[in-house]
Amino acid sequence: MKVNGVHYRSIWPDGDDETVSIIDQTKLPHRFEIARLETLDDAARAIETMQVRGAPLIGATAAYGICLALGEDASDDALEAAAERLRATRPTAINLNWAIDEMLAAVRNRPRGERLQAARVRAHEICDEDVETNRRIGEHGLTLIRDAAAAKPGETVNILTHCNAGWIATVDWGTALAPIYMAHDAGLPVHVWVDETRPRNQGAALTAWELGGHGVPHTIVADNAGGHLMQHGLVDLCITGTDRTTAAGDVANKIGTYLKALAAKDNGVPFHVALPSSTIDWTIEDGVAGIPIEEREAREVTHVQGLGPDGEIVSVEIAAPGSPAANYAFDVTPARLVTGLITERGLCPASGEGLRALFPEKG
Ligand SMILES: CSC[C@@H](O)[C@@H](O)C(=O)COP(=O)(O)O
Repeated sequence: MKVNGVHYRSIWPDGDDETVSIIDQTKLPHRFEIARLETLDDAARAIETMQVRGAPLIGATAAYGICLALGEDASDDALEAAAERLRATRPTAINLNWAIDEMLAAVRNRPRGERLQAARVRAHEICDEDVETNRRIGEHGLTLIRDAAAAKPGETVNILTHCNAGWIATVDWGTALAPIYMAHDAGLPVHVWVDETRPRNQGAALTAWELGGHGVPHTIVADNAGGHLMQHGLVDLCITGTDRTTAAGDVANKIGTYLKALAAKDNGVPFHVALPSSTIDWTIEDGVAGIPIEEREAREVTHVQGLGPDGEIVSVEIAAPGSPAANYAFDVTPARLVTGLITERGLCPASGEGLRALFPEKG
């Protein structure tokens, strides 16, 4: 996507392939800053601190983290230690493990001298594949928006989204936002309700920044506004991303997604979830029982980040000092509340049968 007229991906290798550049998402929307990853530890910390975030981008960053590790030490022990270091960064998004496993498969059985080059090739491929996958998700999801537009000719289609599943959560395009970008580019009248997405405000800070940059009409709302909007017919459909989808179609996504799905069900609003197949955990059926939910530091709940009087980024305490806070980063929406899944292979019901019909090789 473009920023100030320049096309960016969210991550890219630098000219000599020795280092990797990322857009530092902890600075957005206030500053557009590029950070350089030079070591395995840089990559791991970028994921932990959420300089990079969003399930597919976490995976892509881990893939480059393996490259950076191999540049330091291409031994078996170092490779396995790098994989473990990266796996430990964030627990919920399965794309992380998927990408690390892809990298290990690409390099493990090669002589040491060939590993780094093979890793770079696979990491680049993972990024290119992510872009193409998301483009396809966009095309399939666009059909849903076209249908919604056809059902109310001449009127705006209102879409609610939660968190950020846009181009900076992936390598490019995004998952939930890809169909929205395509609908807007195709001239369909779309407007997006952007959940602010406490506690880190990925909606208010990142999704709104993305949509604004692309010229897509949108409005930021407090997380708790969704039910009210739906009761008053102001939402035609919901589209969110997911960090891990089970073989039965349960979806883990940013905390608060489940409540939106409940409200959507109660109000007859279609609730769709967009995902690349690398987000499917075929080993788990029951997401509530089986998906590990990340718990992050309390400070993310008790403090908010914003701009200070001199334009500096500051963190401000908003909670009663000393009160404990809990910070569950994700929740699980059971498949029964999900109208359908949008994948790179097409649309399907959120169910084991639906997913297996699209991915018969997982049988
Ligand atoms: C395309 S990304 C889907 C999800 O990764 C996204 O909705 C989300 O919940 C991101 O959470 P985050 O904690 O910001 O990494």
